Amino acid sequence: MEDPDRKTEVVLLACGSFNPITNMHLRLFELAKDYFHETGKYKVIKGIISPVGDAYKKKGLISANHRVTMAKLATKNSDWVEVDDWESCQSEWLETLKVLRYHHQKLLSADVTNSLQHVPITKLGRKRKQEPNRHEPVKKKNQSPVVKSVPQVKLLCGSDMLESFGVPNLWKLEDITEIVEKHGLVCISRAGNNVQKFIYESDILWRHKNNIHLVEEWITNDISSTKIRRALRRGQSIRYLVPDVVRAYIEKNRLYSPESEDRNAGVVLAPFQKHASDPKSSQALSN
Ligand SMILES: Nc1ncnc2c1ncn2[C@@H]1O[C@H](COP(=O)(O)OP(=O)(O)OP(=O)(O)O)[C@@H](O)[C@H]1O
Ligand SMILES: NC(=O)c1ccc[n+]([C@@H]2O[C@H](COP(=O)(O)O)[C@@H](O)[C@H]2O)c1
Ligand SMILES: [Zn+2]
Repeated sequence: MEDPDRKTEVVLLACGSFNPITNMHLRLFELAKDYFHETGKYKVIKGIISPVGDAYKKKGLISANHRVTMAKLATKNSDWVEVDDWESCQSEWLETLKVLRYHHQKLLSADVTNSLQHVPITKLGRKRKQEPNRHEPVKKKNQSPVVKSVPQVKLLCGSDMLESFGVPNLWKLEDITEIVEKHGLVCISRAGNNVQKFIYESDILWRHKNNIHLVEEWITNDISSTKIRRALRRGQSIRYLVPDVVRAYIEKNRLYSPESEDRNAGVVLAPFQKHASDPKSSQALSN
C-alpha cells in the first residue's frame, strides 16, 4: 500500500550558460530545496547543473569545456548538486525540454535497473518477456510491495528565464506546455521581473500554475555572470561573488577578456535560427 505521507521526490535541473558559474547559481538550488522541504510534500534528492553547449552561440560564451570545469569545481563540496555535461557535449544546440526528457529518462532507467537487481535472477528473463519496459514496484516475499515512484525532474530557473517564454521565436509553445504540464518549474524571483503578472497574462501558464513554483528570494542577491565578466574585463575583483576555486581557475586560464566577449558577435542565437521559420513559436505566449 502506498504511504500517504510519502514525499514526492524531486530532482532540480538548472539549464543555462554558466559563463561563469556564480555564487547566485549555487544559491538557486538552496532556495528551491528549502522551499520544497517547507511544503512538507516534497523531498529534493538531487540538483543538476547542465551548462549549455557551444552551439547555443550566445555572445561572449566561452568554451563548454571551461564552463563545465568551473561548475564542477564550484560543486565539488556539495553533497547534492552535481554537474552533467551531456547537454554540453552535443554538437547541436538542444531545446531545454529535450534536456529535461533526457534526465527524466535517465532516472527511469536507473530505477528499472535498481528494481531488477532485487528480482531473483531466475525470474528476470520471464519478467522481461512479459512486460517490456514496464515500470513496476518490486514485491518482496512476505513484505508489502516496495512502491517507489520515479522522481520528478523540475526545471529550476530565475524569473528572467520564465519571462523569456514570451520572447518571439525563442520557445515553442508545445515545449512550454510540456515543461509546465509534465515536469514543472521552480522559479526564483530576480530583480526587475514581475513573474506573477506574467503568469496571469498567459493562459497556458495560468492553467498549469500549480506546477509552477514561485520562490521569493528574501535575501536578495543580484549577481549575474554578465556582471562577473564585466568586472573581469575591467580588472576588478570578483572575490566572494564566485567560489574561490572558480576565481583561481579563471585567473590561471585568463578566461574573460574583451576578445572573449566578442565571441559569437553578430551570430544568431541557436533557438532563433531553429525556430524563426516555425509559426508555432513566433508568439509562444500571446494569450
Ligand atoms: N541573481 C539571480 N537570481 C535568480 N536567478 C538567477 C540569478 N542569476 C542567475 N539566475 C538563473 O540561473 C540560470 C542560469 O543563468 P545564466 O547562466 O544565464 O546566468 P546569468 O547570471 O543570468 O548569466 P548572464 O548574465 O550571462 O545571462 C537562469 O535560470 C537564470 O535565470
Ligand atoms: N526553446 C528552448 O528550449 C530555449 C530557448 C532559449 C533558451 N533556452 C535555454 O535556456 C537557457 C538560457 O540561458 P541564458 O540565460 O544563459 O541564455 C539555456 O540553457 C538555453 O538552452 C531554451
Ligand atoms: Zn542569464
